[in-house]
Amino acid sequence: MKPEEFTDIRYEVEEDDHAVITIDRQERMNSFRGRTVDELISAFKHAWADHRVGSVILTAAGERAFCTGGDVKERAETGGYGETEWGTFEIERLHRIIRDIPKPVIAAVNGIAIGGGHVLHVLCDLTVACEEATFAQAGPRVGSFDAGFGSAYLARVVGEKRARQIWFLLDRYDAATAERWGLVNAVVPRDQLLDTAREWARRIGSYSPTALRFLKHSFNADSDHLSGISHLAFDGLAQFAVSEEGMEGAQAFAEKRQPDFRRFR
Ligand SMILES: CC(C)(COP(=O)(O)OP(=O)(O)OC[C@H]1O[C@@H](n2cnc3c(N)ncnc32)[C@H](O)[C@@H]1OP(=O)(O)O)[C@@H](O)C(=O)NCCC(=O)NCCSC(=O)CCC(=O)c1ccccc1C(=O)O
Repeated sequence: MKPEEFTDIRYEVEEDDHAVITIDRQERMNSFRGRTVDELISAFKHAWADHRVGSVILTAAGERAFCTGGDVKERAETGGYGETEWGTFEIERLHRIIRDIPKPVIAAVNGIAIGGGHVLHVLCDLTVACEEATFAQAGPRVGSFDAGFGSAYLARVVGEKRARQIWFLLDRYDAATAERWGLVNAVVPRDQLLDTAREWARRIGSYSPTALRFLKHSFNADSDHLSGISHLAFDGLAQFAVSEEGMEGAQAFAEKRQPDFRRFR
């Protein structure tokens, strides 16, 4: 897919130096549908192949949300995430390409990062957040889970107890807490968010790309076995998401009511 064809995201190469990918579905709080995921994968492929690009900034439009994960309304209506290029929902491939692209990926978190949107920033190499950003998982409330990188790798980042706290209590954490926990690298005023990400990108752009490539793959190697767990988890999630229990979560969200999961105990 060409960047000119993108409808859910924007893709720009700035200063012949770094790519900026902006999720722009503000009417659905920057949640992703199948097409959004296809476009994100395509954007990362463009950034990978473009020799001008030394690093990638992943951010989102507006001030409310970075990404609120899967489009729960779409899922409540259709049981899925809408049409895709190949007929498959490629979220796992998106996770892989963020890890595999041999260039550092910087998340610039401009609002809430929740559910699958939180997982996206966790997978990025670096995260800068604005002071108003908040962080949370939501799966068990809406009939979903990420039993691969979204939980096991998260535990590497913040530690076992905190990762379990994030997934079992489903609280929202402010940016200061996220920084204290090592979930983000820096917190800055909103008007400095993109400039900080750009400044990091420029510095990265002045370093040896080969050294960076080897370092990124070296960091990844230690946790890459989680790919196998991710495959299993996404196989399970695809079935769970359309089950009665999974759909109860999505429908309750769309109907603005509390889900009733007690009958599934
Ligand atoms: C983000 C909130 C905490 C914001 O709360 P608040 O500020 O009170 O605003 P709201 O009034 O709730 O929301 C405003 C407006 O936006 C709509 N909206 C918000 N989030 C979404 C969303 N994710 N999808 C669609 N629409 C959304 C909301 O309905 C409102 O619309 P109105 O028309 O104005 O009423 C809060 O909104 C919130 O908690 N949102 C849901 C977050 C969430 O649960 N995300 C999904 C988590 S699960 C996931 O992301 C995994 C998906 C996945 O990767 C997957 C992979 C493979 C197979 C299956 C799956 C899977 O199905 O899970």
